[in-house]
Amino acid sequence: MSDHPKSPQPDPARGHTDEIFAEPLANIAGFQFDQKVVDVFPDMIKRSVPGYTTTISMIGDLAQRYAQSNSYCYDLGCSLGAATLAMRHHIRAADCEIIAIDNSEAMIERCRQVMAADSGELPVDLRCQDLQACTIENASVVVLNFTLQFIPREERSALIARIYEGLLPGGVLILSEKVQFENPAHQALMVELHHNFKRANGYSDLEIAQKRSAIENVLIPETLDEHKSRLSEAGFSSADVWFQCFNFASLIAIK
Ligand SMILES: Nc1ncnc2c1ncn2[C@@H]1O[C@H](C[S@+](CC[C@H]([NH3+])C(=O)[O-])CC(=O)[O-])[C@@H](O)[C@H]1O
Ligand SMILES: O=C(O)C(=O)Cc1ccccc1
Repeated sequence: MSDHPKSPQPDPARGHTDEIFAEPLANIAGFQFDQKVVDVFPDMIKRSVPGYTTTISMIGDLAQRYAQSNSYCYDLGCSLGAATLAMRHHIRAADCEIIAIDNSEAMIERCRQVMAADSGELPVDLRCQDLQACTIENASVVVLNFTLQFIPREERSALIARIYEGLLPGGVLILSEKVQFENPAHQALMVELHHNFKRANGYSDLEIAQKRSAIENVLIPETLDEHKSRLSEAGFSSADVWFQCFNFASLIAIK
């Protein structure tokens, strides 16, 4: 019963344990950010992405350093707003506003509850929108925290170019991605270490294998060189890795 003291209403910022791929599935559909995923998302992302918690807290520090007064800070593919909250609690520049965008209605609806329960003072404008359709302007900080990997490859350069155009001089793009490696032995080692990380966090071999099938044609990783070339072609004066754990990395690109 839900009134048992050990079964409280789930905190919207924490949700439930991820058991989506725990039972054998007859056919595995492509991964979607639907209500089922929203309900377990904080648990799923922490147990699946090595360095996720560190990346989020460092985004707060980076935003504090690079946010300019009278500018917008964007969280693109915000999910439940983890990076938005980190920025909201660290930015000190005057008259900043955070614009957080996601195209999953279920994510945005839950994210609204998370923001309402938060006491941060910076205004947050939450938008349910596709990144291909969103305006990016007067920006000092843009965050793409594990989002570009879900955008079709042929659309990535146009999005990065629009971000570059929307950034102020000295503005930054923080780009976190699952990456792949050209050296097959190194790629195999990184995948093995990532799977060990998931196993250590309680996922079974079946869960790991079924999730892998579900994201196969949905999450398309690129190499760090491909990311750096795209950022450089868009005009960024620098683009370098500031954090990496296995095949998960974050870059900072400065305009
Ligand atoms: N075209 C699109 N337009 C808008 N949103 C999109 C699009 N494609 C995917 N998304 C959204 O991008 C998010 C990716 S999760 C980001 C984690 C978050 N940044 C975090 O710091 O916790 C990463 C992961 O689950 O690995 C989902 O919420 C999608 O709905
Ligand atoms: O779970 C994985 O294997 C991943 O690569 C990361 C991930 C995290 C959350 C949603 C989709 C993929």
